[in-house]
Amino acid sequence: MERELDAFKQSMERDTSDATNLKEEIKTLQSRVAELEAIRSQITAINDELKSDLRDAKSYMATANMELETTRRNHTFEVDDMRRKYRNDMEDLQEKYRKEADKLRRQSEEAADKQRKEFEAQIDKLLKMHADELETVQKKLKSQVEEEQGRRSREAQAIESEFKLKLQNAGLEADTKERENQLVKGELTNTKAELDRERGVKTSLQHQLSEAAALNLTLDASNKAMKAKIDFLESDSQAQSEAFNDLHRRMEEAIEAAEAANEKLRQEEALRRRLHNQVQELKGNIRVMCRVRPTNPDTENNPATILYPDSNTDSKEVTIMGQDKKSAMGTVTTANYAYSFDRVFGPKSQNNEVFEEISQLVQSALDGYNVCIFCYGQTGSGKTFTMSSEDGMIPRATRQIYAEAERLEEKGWRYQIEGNFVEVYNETYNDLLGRSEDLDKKKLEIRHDSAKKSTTIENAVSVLLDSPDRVSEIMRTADKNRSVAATRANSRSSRSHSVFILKLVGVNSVTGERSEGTLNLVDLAGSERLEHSKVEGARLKETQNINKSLSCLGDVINALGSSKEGGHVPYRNSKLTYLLQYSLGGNSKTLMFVMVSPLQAHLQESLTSLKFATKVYNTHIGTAKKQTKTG
Ligand SMILES: Nc1ncnc2c1ncn2[C@@H]1O[C@H](COP(=O)(O)OP(=O)(O)OP(=O)(O)O)[C@@H](O)[C@H]1O
Repeated sequence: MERELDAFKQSMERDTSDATNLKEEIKTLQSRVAELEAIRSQITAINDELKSDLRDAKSYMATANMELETTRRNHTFEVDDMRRKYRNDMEDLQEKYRKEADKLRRQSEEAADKQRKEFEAQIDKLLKMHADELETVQKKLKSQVEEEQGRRSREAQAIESEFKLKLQNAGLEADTKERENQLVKGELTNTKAELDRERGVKTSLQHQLSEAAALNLTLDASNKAMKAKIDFLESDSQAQSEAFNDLHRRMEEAIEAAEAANEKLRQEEALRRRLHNQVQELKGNIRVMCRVRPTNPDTENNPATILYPDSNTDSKEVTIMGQDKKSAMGTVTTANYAYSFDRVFGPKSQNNEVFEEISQLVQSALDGYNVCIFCYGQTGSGKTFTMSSEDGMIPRATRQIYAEAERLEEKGWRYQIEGNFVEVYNETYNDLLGRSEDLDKKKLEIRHDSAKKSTTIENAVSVLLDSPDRVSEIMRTADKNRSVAATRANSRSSRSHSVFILKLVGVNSVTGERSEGTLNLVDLAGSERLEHSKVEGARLKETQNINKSLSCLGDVINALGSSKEGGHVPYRNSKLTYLLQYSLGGNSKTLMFVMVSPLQAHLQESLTSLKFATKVYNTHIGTAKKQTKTG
C-alpha cells in the first residue's frame, strides 16, 4: 500500500511538474500571441497605408491619363498643322515647279523656234546655193549641148558633101557604063554576023545527019529487043499494082476488124467495171484490215505474243496473248484475245502486199466511186509508214491511177486528176499544201453540194496532177508544213488527222460517159487514250479533240450500219466526219486499216484498237452507187 502511495506520489509529482511546465508553455504562448497581435496591428497599419498609397496612385494615374490625352490631342493638332503646312508647301512647290516647267518649256520652244528658223534660213541658203549651182550646171550643159549640136551639124555637112561627091562619082561611073554598053552593042552586032555564019555550018551538018540516019537502021534491031524487055517489065508492074490493090483491100478489112475489136474492148471495159464493182459490193462497202508492224531490234524489246492462226491459208485471224493470271487456287491461266478481219498482215508483210488488197478500191475511184481509206491506231503503230512513206499507199495509189488512166485512153477515157492535202488539228482545217506561215491561221471552208454529192474545200490549194512527179512534190510540201508546225506543238503528225484527197474526173469521148470519183487517204491521229489527269493545257485540248473526233467517226460508222436509208447520221459532230460526209456511207466504199504495235507495253492500247476495229468490221453499210452520168 505504501509502495502504491509512493508510486502515486511520484506520479503526482510528475504531473505537477508537467503542469508547471505546461503553465510555462502557456505563458510563453500567450506572450507569443501578444507579439502576433502586435504584428497583426502593424500589418493592418501597413495595409491601411498601402490602400491610401493605392488611392494616391490611382488618382495620379487618372491625372497622368488626362495629361496624356491632352498631349495626344495636342500632338494630333500639331500633326494636322504640319500636314496642312506640308500640303501648302507641296502646293507652293508644285506651283513653283509648274511655273518653272512652263518657263523651261517656253524657253525650249523659243530655242526650238529659233533653231527651226536658223535651219530654215540654212535650208533657204542651201536651196539658193543649189539653185545657183543648178543654173551654172544647166548653163554649162546648154553650152555643151550647143557645142555638140554644132559639132554634129558640122559632121552632117561633111557627110553631105562627101555624099554629093560620091553621087558625082556615081554619075561619072554611069557615063562610063553607058559607053561600055555602046561597046557591048557593037560586039553584039559582030556576034550576029558570026551566028549567020554558024547557021550555014549547021545546014551542012544536017546533011551529014541524014547520012547518019541510015546508020540508025542498024540500031533498030537492038531497039526492038529493048522494047520487048520494056513490055515484059510493064506486065510485071500490073501484077504489082493488083497486089497493091489487094493489100489496100485487106488493110481496110483490118481497120474495120480493129474498130470492131475496139468497140468490143469498150464493151468489155464497161462489163469489167460492172463486174469489178459487183465483186467489190459483194465484199461489202466497209472493210477492215489489220496490220501488225515488226519490232525494231535496235531500240525495242519485250514484244507481246501475237499469233496468226491461219497465216498459211486465209490470213484473216490474229490472236493476242494476254498476261499470265494466277487464280486463288494457284492455277495460272493466259488470257487470249482472238479477232478476225477481212485480212490480217503480219510483221513480215510488205507495202506492196498491202497495196494489192487496196488497188481494187483505187480502181473503183477511177470508175466513179467515192473511196475512203483510213489508218487507225496508236502513235507509233505504223500508220504513216503504211500510208505516206515513200512506197506507202499514197504514192502507190497515185502511180496506179496514172497507169490506169493511160490504159483507159485507148478506150476513149480522158481523166483529170486534182489533189488536195488537208489536216484536221484541234477541230480546225489546215491546208498542208499552203504556206507554212498560214497554218493554224488561214480559214478553210467546206462546201457540200448535196445534189452532186460532192465536197469542195474553199481557200485550199488544189494541185492539178498532170504527172506522177507532182505527187512527191505534194508530199514534200505537206511534210515541210507539218515539220514547221511540229516545233510549235510537238509531233504534229501524231496529233492531227491528215486527209489526202484525189478527185478523178473522167470523160469518155466515144460513149459520152462521165465519171467523178474521189479517193480519200486518211492518216488518223494517234488513238491512244491519254488519261486526262496526266495531261494539261494545250495537250489536254488536243487529246480531247482527238478522242472526240475518233469517237464521232465510230458513231458515224455505227449510224450508217444501223440506220435505214435516209436516217440521221451525225456527220456534223466532228470536222473529220463533216469533211468526209460524201465519202463515208451508202454512196462510197470504206476501208479501215487498224495498225497494231507488237510491243507488250502497248498491249492494252492494241486491244482497244482491235475492239474498235471489230465494231467497224461488224457494221454493214448499204450498196455503193457510182457517180456516172451519160450525156
Ligand atoms: N511495216 C513496217 N515495217 C517496218 N517498219 C515499220 C513498219 N511500220 C512502222 N514501221 C516503223 O515504226 C515506226 C513507227 O511507225 P509510224 O511513224 O508509221 O507510226 P505512226 O502510227 O504513223 O505514228 P505517228 O502517229 O506518230 O505518226 C517508224 O520508225 C516506222 O518506220
